[in-house]
Amino acid sequence: MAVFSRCLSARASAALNPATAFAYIIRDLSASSSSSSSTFNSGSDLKSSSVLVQNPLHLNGGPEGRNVQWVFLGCPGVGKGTYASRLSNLLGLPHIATGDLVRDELTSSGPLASQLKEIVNQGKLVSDEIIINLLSKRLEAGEAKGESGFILDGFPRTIRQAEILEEVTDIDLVINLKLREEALLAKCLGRRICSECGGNYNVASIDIKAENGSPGMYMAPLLPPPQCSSKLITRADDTEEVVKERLRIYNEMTQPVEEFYRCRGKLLEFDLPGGIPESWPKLLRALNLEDHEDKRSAAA
Ligand SMILES: Nc1ncnc2c1ncn2[C@@H]1O[C@H](COP(=O)(O)OP(=O)(O)O)[C@@H](O)[C@H]1O
Repeated sequence: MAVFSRCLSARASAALNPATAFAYIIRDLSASSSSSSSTFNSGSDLKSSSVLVQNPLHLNGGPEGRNVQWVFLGCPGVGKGTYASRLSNLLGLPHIATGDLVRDELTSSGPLASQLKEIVNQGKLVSDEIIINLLSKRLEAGEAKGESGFILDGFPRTIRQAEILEEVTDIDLVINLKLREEALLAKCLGRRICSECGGNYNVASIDIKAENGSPGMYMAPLLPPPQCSSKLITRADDTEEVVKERLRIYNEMTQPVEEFYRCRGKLLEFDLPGGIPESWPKLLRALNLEDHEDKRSAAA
């Protein structure tokens, strides 16, 4: 396929520089975008093999001295943004969320905005061509500022995106966040964003009772500080109907991506045990990381 042969030559010339390698393939994607849905691979052929990451310790640093390149996978509402942003602060790596890139584009007066608004507000995925273009520009801008390594959130979301990413660079680790289904819808509906500082909060108080052998789970609301509380907005795609559609699309299009990485030995499955206080230390342990700030504030 033209895209992939271009990827290979891009990779050879870009030598592990994802921004440059992505830039090479945008033109090919434009040419093939009309046929992109017909080339979608459901991933069902990947289901037979499964290599679990037994010990992710060796994945904490990137090879050849470069910074790590990690990906967060998980259903809408699971908390990818929350944990990716915490890890990004801890490790000093850029947190690149393709959903944020799309929302930035929506608020611009660019020609793409109205086209994207309709797609996003219906809970559908935007085309591979558009998303790779946005990601490529973001990586290029970061590279110009001296960024290296990243924590990607929201990409890849289809097998095709995963194949392209795999061709342009080496992903070290894919963290697959999982949360009980009952909590996902409530978390999306409770999500609030400060229109001024962009802070993410959640007004939902999730209290799932223990039942039929499965344990209960409590997730406290994540309330905004006083200066943000009068400026909260809700994402236009966080309505019940649209969240259900996003969950359906995740199961159909993105779940196969979990298998794509599992069979390459890159997937770390992480079941969130509850809210941030229970989940963050457990996630750090799974990644063999320590948060000295957390320790300092606990000791204070
Ligand atoms: N990799 C991607 N491929 C296609 N569309 C994307 C991608 N990332 C983000 N989007 C678009 O942006 C929207 C918001 O993304 P995001 O904030 O990651 O949502 P979610 O909360 O559903 O994980 C998606 O519903 C989709 O329309």
